[in-house]
Amino acid sequence: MLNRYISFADAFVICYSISSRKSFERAFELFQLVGQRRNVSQIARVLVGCKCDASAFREVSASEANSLSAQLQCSFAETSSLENLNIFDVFDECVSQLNYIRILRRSNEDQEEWYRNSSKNASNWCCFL
Ligand SMILES: Nc1nc2c(ncn2[C@@H]2O[C@H](COP(=O)(O)OP(=O)(O)OP(=O)(O)O)[C@@H](O)[C@H]2O)c(=O)[nH]1
Repeated sequence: MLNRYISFADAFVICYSISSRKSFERAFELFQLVGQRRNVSQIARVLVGCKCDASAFREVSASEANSLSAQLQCSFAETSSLENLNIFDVFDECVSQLNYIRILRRSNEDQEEWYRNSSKNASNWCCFL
């Protein structure tokens, strides 16, 4: 099932608990799996540290997770569903990334079409030597 999701999903929100280093390490492994199988410039990716209200049990600092997200070149946020913190922002971020990817893809397709058409009409072009 995991392999299927990795192959077909457009967006990946990979979560760990800030109170569990093991879950943080697992999140890193999942990002690596995704990176091995997908072109990361064509998918949305967000690393999410959950339960950030539980600071007394923190095992993963925000700065460590931020550094990892820089290394993975993905977005990062800490959230708390208990305190309703940053939950919507994570989904907003995903949608923004997907829109950006779609715009970039369209612009590449337009450019390719322009080149195709211009090579068809190549005889209309002048060449200055
Ligand atoms: N402090 C805190 N606890 C949370 C938060 N979100 C979930 N929990 C607690 O974490 C535990 C698991 O929460 P679930 O919502 O069941 O999360 P899940 O990923 O579905 O977990 P599983 O059912 O174990 O797979 C519960 O005891 C929740 O009360 C949060 O933002 N802050």
